[in-house]
Amino acid sequence: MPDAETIRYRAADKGVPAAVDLLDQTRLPGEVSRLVCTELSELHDAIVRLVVRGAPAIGIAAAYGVTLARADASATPQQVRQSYRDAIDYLATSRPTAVNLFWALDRMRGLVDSVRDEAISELPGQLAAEAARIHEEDRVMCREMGRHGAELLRGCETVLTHCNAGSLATSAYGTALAPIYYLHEHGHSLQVFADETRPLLQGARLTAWELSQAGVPVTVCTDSMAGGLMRRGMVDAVIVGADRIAACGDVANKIGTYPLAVLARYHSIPFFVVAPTNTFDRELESGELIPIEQRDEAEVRHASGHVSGPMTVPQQAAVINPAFDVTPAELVTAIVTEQGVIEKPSAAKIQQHFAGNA
Ligand SMILES: CSC[C@@H](O)[C@@H](O)C(=O)COP(=O)(O)O
Repeated sequence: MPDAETIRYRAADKGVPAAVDLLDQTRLPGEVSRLVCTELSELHDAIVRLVVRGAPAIGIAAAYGVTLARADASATPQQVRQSYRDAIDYLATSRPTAVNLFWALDRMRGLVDSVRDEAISELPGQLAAEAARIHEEDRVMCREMGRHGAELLRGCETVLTHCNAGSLATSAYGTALAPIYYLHEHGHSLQVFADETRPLLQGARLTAWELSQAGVPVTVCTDSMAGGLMRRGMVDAVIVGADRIAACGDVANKIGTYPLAVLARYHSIPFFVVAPTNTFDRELESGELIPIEQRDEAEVRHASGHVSGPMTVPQQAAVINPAFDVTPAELVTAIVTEQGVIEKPSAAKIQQHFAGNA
């Protein structure tokens, strides 16, 4: 795993404001630098710009972000609560698809709503502690997903992954990359194909960077190569993360995941999804109800995914840029959570998984 921590937090101390310190993922792999956010708007912007990204990491960063809200020293308990509620509502507008964001913010809201007037001065400390718990719980869940997922990959030599669902997308270790790290630590190194992942290249820039740092053999392929590699028998399994999983097992993940699942089915290759239970949105019956983020068209129009890069699309042509797609449950071989494996996911099996571990 990379040495650099994805998210760090510094509590407010002696007049120095609290800070959320992020590894700046927009600059990787060329530059390893950090962005320190002390203002809510800075953190909101960091989530929008993908300085911090990946469903679990967005949730953790936002939870810490709530502590950046400030109320006047003279504020009443009601006003203090309101300033935190406003911060939570504001952070919830940063990105719409990863449900981990809303899950983490709901936990923070629970604390704000339950604090008594007499204990209001303790609220900032309690919020920082809750965010740290969310962060620590994610570390534990990632390890567990690694352990469970490794069982599914034992017979494999090569896997293909899409986007980045590794250490950079979580507290550490990752979701889809967790079984790969687990096996590597136990002496079995898989050969990983990292899909480049257009338009923002999370696979080429981030997955390839973090796996290389860990000494895991990784080969970057463009998104359009996946089918050809499968046809040539070069991929034993596909393994990806998720941003939101509906009650029936439909999976929203980075755009380009659905075609991989179709290709995997055609080539009789298992298609695994690895995600913690807080990535499930059991209130949504179907994946069609998952809100899909539409991002700036500049990401598609320019080679670097940014207006500073050379144009790759003529100005007159329209472009679309949905950041995620939905893979129907029927194409998913298994979903791995921190609690175990759901084979051939369905509404009933998912319900059972949650009930069995309640
Ligand atoms: C463990 S991260 C799972 C997903 O969040 C990941 O696969 C993904 O799609 C991330 O998209 P991004 O737009 O980079 O935040």
